[in-house]
Amino acid sequence: MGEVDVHALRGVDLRLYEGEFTVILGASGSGKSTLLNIIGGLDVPTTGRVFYRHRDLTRADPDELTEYRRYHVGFVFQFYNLIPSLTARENVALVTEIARDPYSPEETLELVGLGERMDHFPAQLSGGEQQRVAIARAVAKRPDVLLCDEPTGALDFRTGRVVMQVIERVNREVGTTTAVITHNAPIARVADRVVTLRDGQVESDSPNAHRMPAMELEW
Ligand SMILES: Nc1ncnc2c1ncn2[C@@H]1O[C@H](COP(=O)(O)OP(=O)(O)OP(=O)(O)O)[C@@H](O)[C@H]1O
Repeated sequence: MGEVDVHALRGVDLRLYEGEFTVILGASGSGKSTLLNIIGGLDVPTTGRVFYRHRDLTRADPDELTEYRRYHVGFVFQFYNLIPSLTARENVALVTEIARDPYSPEETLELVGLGERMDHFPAQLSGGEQQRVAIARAVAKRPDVLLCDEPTGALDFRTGRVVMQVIERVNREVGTTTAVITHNAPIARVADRVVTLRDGQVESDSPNAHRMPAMELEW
């Protein structure tokens, strides 16, 4: 920022393993969103390298990064980012129309438990339902990696738990490598592996001995 250097991340060394469910935990300002945006090819680090399989994303040109995001990464944000003038089905179809070998919008909306609400507009859906549409949209392209930035941040506990159940289901049934970032520590219990970030650095990185079913979560 002008004269001031802000180090959002410093010396992060991290792997996401295929099929694994990772929760990245950290306080506000610890660098979680920056890290997720770099993993997802939305941002490029000023130094360091990022690999997707054997591809060095830090050396990719903008077209290659677009290709990586379009075909390999699904994003879920805290505030859903649905298009208000389109129905749930049409919001998902926006992605399936440009994807290779996608699921149909109907299949993914069934997967997130919204088979009955496909023709509703976002304003006719609750926050949790809108987030499930956003998850359906992210998953419809069959991404290899699903990245979720505070997916329950705007939701009350019960609704947030349903959203976590849906993410858990996608990870288990579709086999998508999944990373959820949150400041909410109890959510980490559903992960295979928990990474904690503090001041832009990885403070700890360890597997969970027992992965708790999302339906048992409480916070
Ligand atoms: N574009 C930017 N310009 C300047 N500073 C930035 C920028 N993006 C992030 N930062 C700073 O980098 C640090 C990490 O920010 P980041 O958004 O990654 O944290 P976070 O853990 O996701 O926080 P939160 O949970 O509050 O969103 C913060 O100190 C933030 O102010």
